[in-house]
Amino acid sequence: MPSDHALTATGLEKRFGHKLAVAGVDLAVPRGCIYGVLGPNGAGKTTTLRLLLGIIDPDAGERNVLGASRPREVSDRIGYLPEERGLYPSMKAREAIAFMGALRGLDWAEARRRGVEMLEAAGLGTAAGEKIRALSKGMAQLVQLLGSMVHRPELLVLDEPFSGLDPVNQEKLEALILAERDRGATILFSTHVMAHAQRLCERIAIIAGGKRRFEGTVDEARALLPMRAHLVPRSGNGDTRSFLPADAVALGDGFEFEVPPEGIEPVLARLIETGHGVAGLSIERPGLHEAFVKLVREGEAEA
Ligand SMILES: Nc1ncnc2c1ncn2[C@@H]1O[C@H](COP(=O)(O)OP(=O)(O)OP(=O)(O)O)[C@@H](O)[C@H]1O
Repeated sequence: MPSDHALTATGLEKRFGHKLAVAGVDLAVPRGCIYGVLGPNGAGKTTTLRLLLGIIDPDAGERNVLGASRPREVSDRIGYLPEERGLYPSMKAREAIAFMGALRGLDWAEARRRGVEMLEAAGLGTAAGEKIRALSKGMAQLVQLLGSMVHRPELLVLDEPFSGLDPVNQEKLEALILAERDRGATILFSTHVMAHAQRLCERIAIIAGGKRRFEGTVDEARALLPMRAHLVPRSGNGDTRSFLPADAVALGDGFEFEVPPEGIEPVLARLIETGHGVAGLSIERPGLHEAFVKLVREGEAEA
């Protein structure tokens, strides 16, 4: 495995009965990168992560994680937040974190000290002595997340880490992920919420129907779609639309449409020549959300 990758996978396949959950996925996650595995419900994200971690074995394909072809051999160097959350309800938050650290080989006293420190740094200091059963679901999820980081893993794998968190805690989680990356860790997380991926990920893979539909940067995904223009004519007499591209739709006090392949200039020239004028114009690249929807729909149509 090239040493600049924390993780590679080629041709991963997993079948459950008649269902081909993962149908030949390739991944290459550079070291020190925040990498998003994106996909709709049932796409195969969780199964892919579980294959990469060695929780389940593939029917076909190869994995290499932190230099090991058997991921379980390096599990002490990995942190994992599974999709099914769960901590012992009668443990106090700081003990729950320490316990997760101890499971990964960390000395108990050190794990407990780090647990308290991490809770305080995350603004959850008051929860340190609370039992898990007394915490809200979101708070318990953050405690579990801190537990997955307490042994300072080289690779952090987070399955839908944002689900179930309110916007304030989602921001906290984004900050924690960035801090882990700055520490030097590689972070691989799954999500179907594009906003987090757009803000955090240096690279993404979009999976749908068990297949990888895209791999690259967020900007490369967004560039799959044409720019969109929002144009406000100066004089709004009724026939403005006939001088605009055919897909133009009325929006607010103007129109929205895809910037045509020949550019926006001929549209502006037509409006000026015909006396409609231009009072406002903004041109934007569609977001990751739109690129995701396009790729997933194409995948569905192909299937
Ligand atoms: N243990 C299992 N037994 C049978 N089928 C399974 C099992 N695990 C997953 N599947 C099926 O494999 C497909 C992929 O599931 P997976 O959980 O990997 O998707 P996902 O992308 O994580 O979905 P979600 O976003 O809804 O969590 C689904 O059709 C699911 O029903």
